[in-house]
Amino acid sequence: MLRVGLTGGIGAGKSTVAARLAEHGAVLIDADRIAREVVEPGTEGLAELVAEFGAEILAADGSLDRAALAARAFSDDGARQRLNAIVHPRVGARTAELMARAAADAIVVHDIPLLVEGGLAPSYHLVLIVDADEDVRVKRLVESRGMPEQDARNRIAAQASTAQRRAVADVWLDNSGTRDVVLAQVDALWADRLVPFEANLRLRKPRPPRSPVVRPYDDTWPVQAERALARVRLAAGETALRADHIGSTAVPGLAAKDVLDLQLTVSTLDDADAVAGALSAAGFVRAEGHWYDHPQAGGDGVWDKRFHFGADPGRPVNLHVRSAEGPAWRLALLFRDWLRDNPGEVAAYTEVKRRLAKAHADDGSVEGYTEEKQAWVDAGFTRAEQWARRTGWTP
Ligand SMILES: CC(C)(COP(=O)(O)OP(=O)(O)OC[C@H]1O[C@@H](n2cnc3c(N)ncnc32)[C@H](O)[C@@H]1O)[C@@H](O)C(=O)NCCC(=O)NCCS
Ligand SMILES: Nc1ncnc2c1ncn2[C@@H]1O[C@H](COP(=O)(O)OP(=O)(O)OP(=O)(O)O)[C@@H](O)[C@H]1O
Repeated sequence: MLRVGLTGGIGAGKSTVAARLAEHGAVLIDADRIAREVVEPGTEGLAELVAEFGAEILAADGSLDRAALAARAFSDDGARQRLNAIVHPRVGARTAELMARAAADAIVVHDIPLLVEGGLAPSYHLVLIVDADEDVRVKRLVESRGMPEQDARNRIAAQASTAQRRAVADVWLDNSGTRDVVLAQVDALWADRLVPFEANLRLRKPRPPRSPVVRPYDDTWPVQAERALARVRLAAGETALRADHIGSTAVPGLAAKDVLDLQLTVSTLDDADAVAGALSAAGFVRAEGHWYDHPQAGGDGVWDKRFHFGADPGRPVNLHVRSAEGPAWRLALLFRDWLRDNPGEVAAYTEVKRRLAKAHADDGSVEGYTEEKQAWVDAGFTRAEQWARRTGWTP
């Protein structure tokens, strides 16, 4: 099952996007709808609200007077927190039930306004944010739903900021334009990313090798890596001693292939095997076979690791699961930190990569590129070790 978290500020267009995804076949779980169900007449949820806020939040027919409660909740932070404390656990329990019921090959879209506020991003395979300028959103809510402008603005003030949403967004859909524009983006997202992502995840399919196109440094790589690392940490739980962004994309200014390298540190490779299933289910598919870090690795196993591929076709990730006992674990961190501290080496390494990528793009070989690059890296390790001694570096 692929879990997609869909969020955005009030009036941004979540329901519009969700409806289109459902037309394509997604299973929708609508948090606002569940939040209504758990406070319907006769529910414990409604009784608790009345105990907390008084009978004045009830309409004449005994149902919740939503406008009355909204007036309290969106003008007073304390009241909103008490409301959330009553409603959110019930919504969470019902959501878990519905998720558990979805088919193994489902693409589940969870339409949830407070995804960012609840710190829930790492529990989804992909987070999709719909956004529109605040004034556009307010205008739409006032015109199409008759919501008083002040009510819309109070709710916006009670929600996450655009910057907080940006930090967790794997996909950002700008819905400031016409509906057709955003719907076309949703159609492409479904076909090009969500459908193959789900298949890769379910079939545990490794990503096919790609030709080594080296790109200029992208300053969004660290935040993209942080999102993936948050998922890795959540999936690995206490087995994770630490998880780091390593490799070329972790070095500011360094040209690199657009593949994020991550290192999950575990005590032993038995632990790596124990979390393989959880990592695979979280979107980092375990690669079968024997993986080791050194071309001349002997039979002693010290260079052995476990290897996982990110299943998201839109965000290539390599996850190296290593024991802190092995030498490669330390070298990965050393190499990164040495380069970060030595711009001259970054420039030299960039040059080597560009030259090799160009040479091997012509003959299409991935292996040749990797092998030749390794020669520069091996020589770099000697200089990095000298640097570590000089500076007192520790991992
Ligand atoms: C206060 C209530 C009764 C007002 O009902 P109303 O029919 O006017 O709004 P509705 O529930 O349709 O929500 C509309 C939008 O308001 C925003 N919103 C609702 N609750 C909250 C909240 N607690 N914090 C911030 N924004 C909220 C969301 O963007 C949501 O999509 C209702 O919103 C509620 O019970 N909220 C608490 C539950 C909740 O947090 N729901 C959000 C998803 S779990
Ligand atoms: N691109 C668009 N152009 C014009 N109107 C739009 C567009 N997208 C959505 N709308 C309208 O704006 C309003 C808000 O959109 P929608 O209900 O999809 O937002 P939402 O994020 O689900 O809102 P809520 O936070 O209240 O659940 C709706 O009336 C919708 O029909």
